[in-house]
Amino acid sequence: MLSLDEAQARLHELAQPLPPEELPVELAVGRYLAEPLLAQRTQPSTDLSAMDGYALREDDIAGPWQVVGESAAGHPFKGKLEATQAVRISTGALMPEGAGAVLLQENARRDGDTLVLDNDDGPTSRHVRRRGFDFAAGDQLLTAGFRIEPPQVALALSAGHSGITVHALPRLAILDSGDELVADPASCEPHQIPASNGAMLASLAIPFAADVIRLGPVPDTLDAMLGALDRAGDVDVIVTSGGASVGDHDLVRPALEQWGASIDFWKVAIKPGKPLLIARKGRQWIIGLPGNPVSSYVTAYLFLLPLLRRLAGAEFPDPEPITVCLARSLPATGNRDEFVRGYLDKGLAFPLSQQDSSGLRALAHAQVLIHRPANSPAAPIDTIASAFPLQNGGIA
Ligand SMILES: Nc1nc2c(c(=O)[nH]1)N[C@H]1C(S)=C(S)[C@@H](COP(=O)(O)OP(=O)(O)OC[C@H]3O[C@@H](n4cnc5c(N)ncnc54)[C@H](O)[C@@H]3O)O[C@H]1N2
Ligand code: MOO
Repeated sequence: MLSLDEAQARLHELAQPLPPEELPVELAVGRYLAEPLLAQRTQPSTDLSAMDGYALREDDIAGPWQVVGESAAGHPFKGKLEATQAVRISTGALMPEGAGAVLLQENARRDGDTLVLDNDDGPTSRHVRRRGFDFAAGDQLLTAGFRIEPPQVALALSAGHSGITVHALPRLAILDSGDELVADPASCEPHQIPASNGAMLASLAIPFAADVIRLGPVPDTLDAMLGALDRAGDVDVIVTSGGASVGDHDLVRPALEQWGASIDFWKVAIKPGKPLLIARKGRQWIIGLPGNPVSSYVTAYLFLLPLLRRLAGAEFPDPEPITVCLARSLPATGNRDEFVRGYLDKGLAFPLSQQDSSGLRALAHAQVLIHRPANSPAAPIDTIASAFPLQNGGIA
């Protein structure tokens, strides 16, 4: 059995980002940069006022002054500012040549074109945004592998880019298997259960995938499994859920072998989720997740999402842990790393009492997976622990 670290490292070593493509900046949200983002312009390109008021010379801050014109956003003042002169200025407008300080309009009194100080809060250069304070042409603004979110869209546009080069997103097929699974949750016999993993996994993965095909639920026969694998077509990643363990009807591994895939590894020392399986066929990846719904979710969070992000070119594909303080004690762990479902309240992490790997009600109330390394002693209240936030697939 591989350790969690070994298994994740192996996955990242084997998986390479998909090819790059250029997209309009606004369509690149959720993608990862294929090359560093360099500034093609300087921002601001010249000194600007940060406030509405009057632009003055930096060496002439006592007043009174004579207002000789205006600099509005998009309409700069043409002349040069001399001593005892002021220019009416608005937020974001260019500082006139010679000006170095701004007097806020609420601290000034104006009588015709004569301007005087109204209180002790005089003109200051603090209200000036200096040329290039944000970035200068040629600066590296973002590294390759950085995720594009709304702030990065604004940054790229401000830096002079209408398009950026990002990696393609992986295409995904989800195959859930089991004779007990029923597609219609309203019509289950006692020996049946609603198929819930496929939809859960699809909604977990969609922010990190180009599209998601659903191939289940599929019955527990080799033929049905082989047929479903064929129907996946040329997607980048096939996810199976269920049938990953050692029972007589656990067919994922034999089906994959018969289909021509080679198994990279099977079984990772984590709880829940031990029977995780990773395989490849050509450039296609197959991740076999355990069928227990919580195990499926946890292994998708720890392996499927990082694989999708790695294929999409992420610099840091793994979820980012936070530090929490335990509000309840936890028992010692065995020979597997444990991922305890918990919720957060006022900076404390509360492990949920129900930790069965099929307990969906507890999972639905969980906000974090509290990480308990293998062979840890019992953790009393107030122990500091590492935890993985479940929101946003674990990326900040
Ligand atoms: N003798 C052993 N038995 C088991 C072991 C073991 O090491 N030795 N491992 C256990 C662990 S750990 C897990 S996790 C499960 C995983 O089993 P499978 O991946 O083979 O999953 P199934 O047996 O097919 O199903 C388990 C459970 O999950 C339900 N399920 C399956 N698919 C779905 C779905 N799409 N939606 C909702 N629920 C689903 C299924 O009905 C079962 O109740 O094996 C242990 N056994
Ligand atoms: O690992 Mo299984 O996922 O313990 O129930």
